[in-house]
Amino acid sequence: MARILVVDDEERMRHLLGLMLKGSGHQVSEAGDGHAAWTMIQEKPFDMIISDIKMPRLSGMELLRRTREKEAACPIVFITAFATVDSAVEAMRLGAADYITKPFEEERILLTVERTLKLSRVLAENRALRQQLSEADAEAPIIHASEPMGRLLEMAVKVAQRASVVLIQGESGTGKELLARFIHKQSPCGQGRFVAINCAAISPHLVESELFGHEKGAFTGADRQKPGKFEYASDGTLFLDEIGDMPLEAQAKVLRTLQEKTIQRVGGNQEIPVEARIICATNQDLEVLAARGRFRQDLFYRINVVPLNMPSLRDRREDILPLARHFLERIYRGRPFALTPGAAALLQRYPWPGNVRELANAMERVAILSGQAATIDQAALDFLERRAPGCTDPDDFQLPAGGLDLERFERRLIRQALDQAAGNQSRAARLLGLTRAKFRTLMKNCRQK
Ligand SMILES: Nc1ncnc2c1ncn2[C@@H]1O[C@H](COP(=O)(O)OP(=O)(O)OP(=O)(O)O)[C@@H](O)[C@H]1O
Repeated sequence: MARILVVDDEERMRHLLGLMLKGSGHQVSEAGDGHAAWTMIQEKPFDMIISDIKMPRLSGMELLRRTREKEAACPIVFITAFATVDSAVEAMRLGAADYITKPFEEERILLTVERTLKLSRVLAENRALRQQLSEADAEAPIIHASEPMGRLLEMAVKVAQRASVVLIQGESGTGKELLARFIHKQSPCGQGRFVAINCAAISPHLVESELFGHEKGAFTGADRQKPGKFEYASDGTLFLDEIGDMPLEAQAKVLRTLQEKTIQRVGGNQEIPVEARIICATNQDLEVLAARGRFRQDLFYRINVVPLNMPSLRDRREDILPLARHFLERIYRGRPFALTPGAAALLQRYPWPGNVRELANAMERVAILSGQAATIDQAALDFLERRAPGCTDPDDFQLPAGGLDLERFERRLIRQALDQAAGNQSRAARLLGLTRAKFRTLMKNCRQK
């Protein structure tokens, strides 16, 4: 028996799904839109959510985004009409567990529900295990074989010895926190605490009290004095993750702390000295945020003294197989396993929009679904093929506010198409939806530029 939340603005559909699920012993709750669902999720835990995508007030996609930010997020399966299957594929890329197309059969729904619940249970067990392992093994290795990562780690070692403030920039899931821990361990304060705070995950009015602590009675609910993360990390490193999401008022106080090396607790007026080394991380362009007035320019200059750029996984493809093997070794724990050449080729050509985190999750999923058969072939990874088309839907593409370099994109697409087609120009042309003649002209133009 599982607790399932059905979210759909069509009452008839909710009812129908409710009946099917109750019939197989599940406990079902219903919500008429994403907003109502989000409120219910805050109040009580669910084992899974089955949701429509298009709904008033809060869409299924936004619901997915919000639940993914929660710790131990519960899986979401989307229901979609055949005509909008593209958005469901995109949803899977963003972390949805599965999707079902309408009209649906009871058997298909129940099968999807059982499979999702099973996968989610095993993932939860693995998460718990991994948590224990990572606590025991604080010095997790940074697996790499590529030149950009080699260079980055060399720089990180140097930075660890000297800089008191470091900025790590890179897409989500590239390993920024892992790098921050590495810098901490390599630094003179490596024996001290490593204290992490995710600025995007705490509510804006609690950020300051989390960072700087508070005195008793500073605000309603502050029933005792509490030191903040800056104080707590005083003998070690404070890791400010997603610093781009920090509210502006808190940014002003962080800047002051970096300059003065002291803090004041919320509601207090005593200056308390803090020595923590600060490592900031962001997956946003802080310069763009600063230009839009959402990030303080002076804080940006203060933390951007030693910027380290974490490359995305698709820009260091030599790392993909060593990482995949590393994650599989951790899962199989001494038992033999094999990746077929087809599977290895698919791993190397997939774009990994979720970077190393997506690769780790994919390996976990494939190992679970492969069961005792420890030979992982291309078919076992077909869920990646299902995700990939979502990344290439031109209707989903948004021109970044700062614009882009179209000619560089062209060159990159041509190179990738040729790589994927092993140099065969006709196949490369087909991959880009072009005739061979057009492809050759484009290639020539690019070479001349
Ligand atoms: N080079 C690597 N070797 C081994 N594991 C890695 C490597 N890079 C990342 N990982 C693992 O991938 C996962 C994601 O990494 P991490 O949390 O450091 O990414 P992040 O860039 O900080 O993500 P976010 O921006 O979402 O906070 C973690 O489990 C981490 O241990």
